[in-house]
Amino acid sequence: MKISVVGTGYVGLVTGVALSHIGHKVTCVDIDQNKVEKMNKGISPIYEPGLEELMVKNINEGRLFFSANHREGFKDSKVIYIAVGTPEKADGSANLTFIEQVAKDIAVNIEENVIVVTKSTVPVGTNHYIKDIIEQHLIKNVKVEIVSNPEFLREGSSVYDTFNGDRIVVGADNTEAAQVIKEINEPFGIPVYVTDVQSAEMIKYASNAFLATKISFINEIGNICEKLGADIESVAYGMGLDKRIGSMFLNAGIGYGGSCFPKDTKALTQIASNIDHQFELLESVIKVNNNQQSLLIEKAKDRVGNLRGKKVALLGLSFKPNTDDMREAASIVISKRLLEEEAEVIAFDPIAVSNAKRIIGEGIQYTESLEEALQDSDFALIVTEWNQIKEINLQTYVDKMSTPLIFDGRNCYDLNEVEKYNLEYHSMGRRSVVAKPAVAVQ
Ligand SMILES: NC(=O)c1ccc[n+]([C@@H]2O[C@H](COP(=O)([O-])OP(=O)(O)OC[C@H]3O[C@@H](n4cnc5c(N)ncnc54)[C@H](O)[C@@H]3O)[C@@H](O)[C@H]2O)c1
Ligand SMILES: O=c1ccn([C@@H]2O[C@H](COP(=O)(O)OP(=O)(O)O[C@H]3O[C@H](CO)[C@@H](O)[C@H](O)[C@H]3O)[C@@H](O)[C@H]2O)c(=O)[nH]1
Repeated sequence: MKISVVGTGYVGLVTGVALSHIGHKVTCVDIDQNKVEKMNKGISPIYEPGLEELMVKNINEGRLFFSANHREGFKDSKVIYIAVGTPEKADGSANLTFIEQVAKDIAVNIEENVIVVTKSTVPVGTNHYIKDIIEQHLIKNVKVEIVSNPEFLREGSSVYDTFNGDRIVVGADNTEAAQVIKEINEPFGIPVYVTDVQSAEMIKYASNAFLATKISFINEIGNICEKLGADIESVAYGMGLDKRIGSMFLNAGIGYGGSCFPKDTKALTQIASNIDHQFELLESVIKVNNNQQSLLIEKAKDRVGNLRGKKVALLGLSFKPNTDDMREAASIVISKRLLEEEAEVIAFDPIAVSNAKRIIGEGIQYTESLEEALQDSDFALIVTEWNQIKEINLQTYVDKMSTPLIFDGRNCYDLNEVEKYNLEYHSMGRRSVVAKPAVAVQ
C-alpha cells in the first residue's frame, strides 16, 4: 500500500523505514529541508542502532522515499501517519502546534480519501480535533477517517522494538479504517488491540505514567535501602520474581529522563487537572524524579565538601545508552549544578557530544575518550550506563584518576568486583565500598 509519514524524528523515521521494510511504498515528509537532503543521500539524521542500514536497504529496493513537499509526499497515499513532536508547554501541557499545522497541511494537499493515523502522543480528544481541523480546511471533496495508533518504541532500541513490540494499539470509530490499519501491520506479527479512539489515546499516557511510577517507586525504595543497609539490587530482584510485579523497569538510579516520561507525566497531570482531578500519585512521581537527578551531586558534596576547582569526570551525557538524544538528560541538571559549584568538568560520551554541546554549552569540556575524561580527575560521576563505562577495566580508574573516587548514578558495577580494586565507590541504594583508607579529596 502507498503510505505517507509526516515527521521524520525518532518515531516517524523508524515507522517509515519499518513500514517500507514489510513491503509498503512509503514517502516520509519533513519540513526540515536539511534532514530530507541527508535522508535522500542515505544518511540517518538520528543515531539509532540498525536504522541507517535498514533505511538504505529500502531506499535501494525502491520502497522508501523522502520529500520536503507535502503535496508530492501525499500523492496516491491511502494512509497518512502523523509523527510530529508534541513538546511540553510552559504549564506542562502538550503543545499541539505541530499537530494543528500537519492537519492543515493534510487538508490542503490531499486529492483522494485517506485514513489519518496519529502516532504522536496526544491528549485524549486530539484525534477528533485533528479530524475537525482537516474537515474545516479541506479543498477537495474527499473523505477523511482518523485512527489513533500510539507508539511504544524506546530510543536506543527503536528498530528492534518496532519489529518485536508487545502490542500495537489501534483506536478507531470506524471499523473499516481500523481493519485497514490492522492489515498494514499484519506482517510485523505483533498482537493488535483495537479499541475506541479516546481509550487508545489514554493507553499511551497511562503506560508511560505507570512506567515512570515504577522507576520513582524503586528509587524511593533504593534511597531507604541505602540508609538501612539493604541492597536495592537484591530487593528489586526479589520483588521481580513475583510475576504480578515483574522484573523490568526496576533499575534504581538517578531517575528517568528523555523526550517522553518527563513531558508525558506532566501532560497527564494537566489533562487530569482540566477535568478538576488532582493526580496526586503522578505529582509525587515527578517530584521524586526531580530530587533523584541531583542526588549524585549531594552525595559528592557530602563526601568531598566544596567542589570549587575540583576536576570532575562526567561519564555519560545522553539520557540513556545507545542514543544521541539529550532531551531531559540528567547530565543537563548535573553539569549545571557542577558549574554553579565552580567545578572543572570534563564530560565523556561516545555519541552525544555534539548534541550536548548545543544544550549544555561550552562551560564544560567534552571528549569521546573515557580515559581522557578520567585523567587526573578528583572524582567521577557516572550518569549514563554506556557499555564502554560498564565494561571498563576498573583498574583504569585507579591508574588514571588523581583520586579514584566514583559516584555511580546507574549501578554499573558489581560491589564484590569493585572491592578487588583500590577504589572508593558510592552507588544508588547500595552500601558504599571504600577499599583503602579514605581517599583524601580536599
Ligand atoms: N521519541 C520517542 O522515543 C517517542 C516514542 C513514542 C512516542 N513518541 C511521540 O511521538 C511524537 C514524535 O516524537 P519524536 O521524538 O519522533 O519527534 P522529533 O521532534 O524527533 O521529530 C519531529 C519531526 O517532525 C517534523 N515536523 C514538524 N512539523 C512538521 C510538518 N508540519 N510537516 C512535516 N514535518 C514536520 C520536524 O521537523 C521533526 O523532524 C511525539 O508526540 C512523541 O511524544 C516519541
Ligand atoms: O528501570 C529503569 C528503566 C528506565 N530508567 C530511565 O528511564 C528513562 C526512559 O528510559 P526508556 O523507557 O528505556 O526510554 P524511552 O526511549 O524514553 O522510552 C519510553 O518513552 C517512549 C516515548 O513515549 C515510549 O514509547 C517507551 O515505551 C518508553 O519506555 C531513561 O532515562 C532511563 O535511564 C530507569 O531509571 N530505570
